[in-house]
Amino acid sequence: MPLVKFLVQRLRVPALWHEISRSASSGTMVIKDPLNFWGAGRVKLHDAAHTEAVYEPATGRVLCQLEHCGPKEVNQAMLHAQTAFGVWSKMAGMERAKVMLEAARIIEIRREDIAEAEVVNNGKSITEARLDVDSARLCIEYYAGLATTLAGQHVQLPGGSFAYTRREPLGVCVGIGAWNYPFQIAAWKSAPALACGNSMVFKPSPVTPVTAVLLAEIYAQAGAPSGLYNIVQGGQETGMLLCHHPSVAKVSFTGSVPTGKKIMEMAASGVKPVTLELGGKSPLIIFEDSDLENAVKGALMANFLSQGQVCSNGTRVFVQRQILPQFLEEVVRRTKTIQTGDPLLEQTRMGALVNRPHLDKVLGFISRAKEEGARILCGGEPFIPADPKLKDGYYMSPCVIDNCTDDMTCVREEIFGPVMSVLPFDTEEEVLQRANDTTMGLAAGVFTKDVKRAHRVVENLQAGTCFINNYNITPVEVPFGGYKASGIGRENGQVTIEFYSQLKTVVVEMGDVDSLF
Ligand SMILES: NC(=O)c1ccc[n+]([C@@H]2O[C@H](COP(=O)([O-])OP(=O)(O)OC[C@H]3O[C@@H](n4cnc5c(N)ncnc54)[C@H](O)[C@@H]3O)[C@@H](O)[C@H]2O)c1
Repeated sequence: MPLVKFLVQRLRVPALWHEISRSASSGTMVIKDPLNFWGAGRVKLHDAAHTEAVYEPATGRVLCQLEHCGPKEVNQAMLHAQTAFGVWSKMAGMERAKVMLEAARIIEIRREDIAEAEVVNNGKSITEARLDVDSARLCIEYYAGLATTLAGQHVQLPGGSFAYTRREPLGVCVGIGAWNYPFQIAAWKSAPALACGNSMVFKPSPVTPVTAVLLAEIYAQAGAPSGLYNIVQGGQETGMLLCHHPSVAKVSFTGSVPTGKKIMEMAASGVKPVTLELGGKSPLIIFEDSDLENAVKGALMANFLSQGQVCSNGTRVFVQRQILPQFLEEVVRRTKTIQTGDPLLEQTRMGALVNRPHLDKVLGFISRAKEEGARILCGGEPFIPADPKLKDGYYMSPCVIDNCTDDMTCVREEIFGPVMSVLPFDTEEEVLQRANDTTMGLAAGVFTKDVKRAHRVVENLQAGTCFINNYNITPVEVPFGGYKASGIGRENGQVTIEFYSQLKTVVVEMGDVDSLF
């Protein structure tokens, strides 16, 4: 964007960032203002049910104290959302689109501020955080476009009678997010929900509560009715209150499989639909005829984005035996060059894991892999950057493991860290059987120059998203979601409109009632 235009736009948008004082350096951001938001603004709780420390992964310091919402606060947020639903659902698609496009415009202007806040709370590199903010903006722009296209069908019936269908919103939707893509998840859930005319109460992960409230402020500033998009903070208890609330029309959840099952049970008791975006243990299959350079780059993209904390990661890398030595040599060489450290520095490619317990859990998987006979080719150690202010951060070196077998814990369980397990294979038939031998089915990838084989393989892979000759590309125009235990429903793409709306059939009689009585 040309600088002049950028400055003009900046001037037209009042500051949102009063709560943050920062200087784009880890260890300096201060967060003082409340992180809950309902109605028209942030809400300070006077008698919070529970407070919890939020950490900066890069330094290990306490960033702020999170106030958890209890029944009273959840009720208040729901009431605001219900009021907003009455207004928003009656607006035309063009009117809703106008607000959403304005929100996207503000996000574009605030890209750097949002990305920095995300880095400070989540630990991922600033380069990736900027792309997450872009994805959030693009998603809102995309669904703003679709908001104008929602329409029903006209069906001619005998005798001049007819029926038509109306695509209507569901009501107040609840969104519950994970900690790995906090701002992006908030946008991926709210954009289709709002485009369809719903309002939303969103609960971020208590580990990363900082940026969703920025999205709430942006929607409000863009002209959304008061209460359209609300943030309630908290953990499991707050999440359960939301799922059980009688006014909720739908629950859209991103998180782990065990929590997803509980969400589905809670929603089932109220006969409420769910979208579940859950975990994965995805396969990446590299055939001997692959372009090796691209296959190695693909394997790195499949494993090391966001410190490996990505649901769709291709963590089981199956390599055809003929090219295994060359593949391992190159993948290890490149992994060793990944710049790990302060996530706010431009050159950093791997920041800090999200918190200390999670880092310990990931390192535990590596110890277990060694015990079970796998070989660590590089990384897998705690990492302490040279900068003294980062010494208590949650860093580790990215890890490549070989000598893996299908029954090892590192191959069967979602590690959710920068750990690539490499497995040799011989034939297409064999690798397909092994790739599908998991209860999960979020994503999968194949590298080959044989176009027929590529399509034959993806046809037989049990996964919601398959990549051919690349990995972890998530354009907002295409659906994303899981097969098997990896989830229900989709995010992104046109189809998601169906998950945030319902169809009403209207039958119109043009003649007399032909009564049987
Ligand atoms: N498929 C996807 O699109 C996708 C995207 C990102 C992350 N994930 C998955 O998320 C997981 C990591 O995230 P996490 O550790 O935050 O997951 P988690 O399941 O522990 O928590 C997710 C959210 O659910 C809330 N929660 C926990 N228990 C709850 C309950 N009983 N009722 C209601 N809410 C409850 C948490 O507070 C949090 O906001 C990984 O398994 C990852 O694969 C999936």
